[in-house]
Amino acid sequence: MDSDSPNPSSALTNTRFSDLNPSLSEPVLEALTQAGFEFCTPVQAATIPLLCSYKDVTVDAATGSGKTLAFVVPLVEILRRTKTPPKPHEVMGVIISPTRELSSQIYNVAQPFISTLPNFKSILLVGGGEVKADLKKIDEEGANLFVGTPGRLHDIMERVDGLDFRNLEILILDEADRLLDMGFQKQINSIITRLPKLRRTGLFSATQTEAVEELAKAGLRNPVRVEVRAETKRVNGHASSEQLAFSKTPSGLINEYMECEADRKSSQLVDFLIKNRSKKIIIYFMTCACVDYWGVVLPRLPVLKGFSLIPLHGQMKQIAREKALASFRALSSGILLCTDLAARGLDIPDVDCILQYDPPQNPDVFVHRVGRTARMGREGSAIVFLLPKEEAYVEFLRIKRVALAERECSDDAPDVVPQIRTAAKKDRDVMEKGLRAFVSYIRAYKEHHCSYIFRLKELEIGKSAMGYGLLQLPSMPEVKRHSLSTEGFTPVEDVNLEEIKFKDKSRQKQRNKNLQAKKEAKQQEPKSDKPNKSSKPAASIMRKKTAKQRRAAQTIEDDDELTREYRLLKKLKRGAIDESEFASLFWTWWVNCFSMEGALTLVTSGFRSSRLSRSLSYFKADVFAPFLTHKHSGPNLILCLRPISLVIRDKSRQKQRNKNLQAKKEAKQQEPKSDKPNKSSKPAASIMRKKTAKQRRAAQTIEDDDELTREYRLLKKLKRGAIDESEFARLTGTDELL
Ligand SMILES: Nc1ncnc2c1ncn2[C@@H]1O[C@H](COP(=O)(O)OP(=O)(O)OP(=O)(O)O)[C@@H](O)[C@H]1O
Repeated sequence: MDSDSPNPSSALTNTRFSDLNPSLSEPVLEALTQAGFEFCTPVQAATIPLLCSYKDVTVDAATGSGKTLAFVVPLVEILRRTKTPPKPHEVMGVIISPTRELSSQIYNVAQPFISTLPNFKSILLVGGGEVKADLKKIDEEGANLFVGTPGRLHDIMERVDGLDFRNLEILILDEADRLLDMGFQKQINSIITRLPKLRRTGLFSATQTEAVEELAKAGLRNPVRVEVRAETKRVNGHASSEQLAFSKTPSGLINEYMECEADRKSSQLVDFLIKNRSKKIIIYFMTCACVDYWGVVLPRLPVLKGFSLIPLHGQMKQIAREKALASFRALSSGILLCTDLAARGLDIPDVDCILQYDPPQNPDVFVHRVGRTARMGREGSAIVFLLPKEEAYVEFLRIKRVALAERECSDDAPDVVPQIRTAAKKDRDVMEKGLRAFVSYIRAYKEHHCSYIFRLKELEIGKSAMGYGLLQLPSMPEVKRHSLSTEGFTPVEDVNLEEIKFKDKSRQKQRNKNLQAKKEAKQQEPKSDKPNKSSKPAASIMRKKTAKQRRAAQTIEDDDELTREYRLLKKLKRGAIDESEFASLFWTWWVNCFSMEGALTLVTSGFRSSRLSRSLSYFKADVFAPFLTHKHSGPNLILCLRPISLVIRDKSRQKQRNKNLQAKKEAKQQEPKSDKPNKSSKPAASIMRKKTAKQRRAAQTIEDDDELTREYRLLKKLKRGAIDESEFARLTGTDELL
């Protein structure tokens, strides 16, 4: 630490752990001393005695204030009080947190304390690994404390019959607002219903939302509310009188914003990194694709040679995520490029600076991001890049008790756009990742929670694309329709984009193969299908090129969409959403509608699916006009379909569908007669309709499930180049239906 840094003890109270009342046990005090903890932080001084006195608590405290020990210490104390050591499968405590990384961190912090309990086993239960391994471990070794993420915890509780929760003493919900934001409400409710009512519950949350309050009402008994805030906020190192109010960010934090045109953002970023070479920095981007892109681009810039740059996001494999985090933790200087996956709770030592390349979609996340630095009374700085039209965000945050000081753009920043473009020309991977990142950024921008500040309409995508160092603008609807400004973008003229090769030889080989196969398939196409090509003027060739590029961009969109859909399917499977929510969020519902019999009314409102908009554009183009009995456009689009029945072209899919239909039919035949309500009084036709709808939904889910898993696999194949785009379209049936 610098000599002029504030004393780290400024984040501590004068209360020693050994002074707490009720007093802590000797082994716990010893473990605290061994870890170097003598004095309590305010949240610990307030919370530990309450939980130890069998009170439920809801805790709201600034980031980095020591919340983990505030529940780990009392948890261990409470468990120590049980008269006899627990039996191997008797679960005495559960700690739930939203992410794998956070659960794993809590598990590690808890270990020295848990080890003071005789014959006590704890287990970390998070997704990403084989559930079988967890089951085996529980079976063989037993487990008395569960620490994990809601999905896996719920799964284990469902699967293992022999677990005994009757004597459970304590439940901790960490980052409760995030748990709810991430859609884990159902699992949490289900977990809570399995636990005895006579227990202690601690609910830790940085933001008190209505949903958190509801959860507190449902899961806690007369909770005591603990709220601890940093007292002062300093801007540029000085506390101004008007900022001496309670602040949401740590007192040692210098919190700034830089107003910067979109085409200069990348240059300002690089300039910042060069000037802070010896520091440990976290950079937040909007999407996983953005992290992927900057993770490959930045190391290729000659000016950043020798910098340690580590990407981390939720679409990486679990092992890679763990490795990335461990490497960054171990560095004394280096750069972590990440999404909000690493925004909350993670306690990474000695982070000097946070750079928000893009402000977060959810403004609540802002304080969590900047809270990765200036922890426990240390100093740190944070800077957020804002576009000139986003400046109102500064005032918005001020009202939310987050003060930002202005920092000027650097005048001597090197222009890195030509360097990025050179990297893209040298490697197709960079070019493609750039397009993907850019499209995902625009999509994510649309979803900003503060959409009155971050207005898509005002976004100058030409300048943004320039800042990304793209060689061309992607063919996305906003560009095609010129609904957003493309000014400020200069396309690269001196290179044929089709000829840019992958640096990775095996990928290029695969691409060549795909191109060749495509060419051959095209040659084999019957001539009559082809419009009189030779007679076309140059302009129509241009149009054809654009269509090609459009398809490439479409694949990128599909990719993001499919990943999202796959996640939705997983959510459905683990019960986080029900079938109707799933159907309303899920595009295949549309496609499958065509295979359903009977007239159907589809109502869409606020839908943001690119596939959906594409299907809508087909409807608008009246491709499906013969099937429509009624169409009404407006903010809600209503389509009524005539009874139709389409056969799926792909034989294996049709075979699967036939199987499902057969299973449905058999299930119908086997249905016990007594289950049918008031059968005799109903006309036969209405009973038929009711039964068919029920079974149709069941069969639909099976089909959706198989279909999606299969599509996801195909998408992966497409990604690694095992199939090309036309093959993908053929196999997924999208060429036929969309
Ligand atoms: N009493 C203490 N004395 C000294 N250091 C402490 C004490 N309590 C916690 N710490 C340290 O402070 C850091 C932050 O603690 P912790 O991660 O629990 O904070 P948090 O409130 O959960 O943060 P976030 O809101 O970001 O999740 C950790 O490195 C931890 O070791």
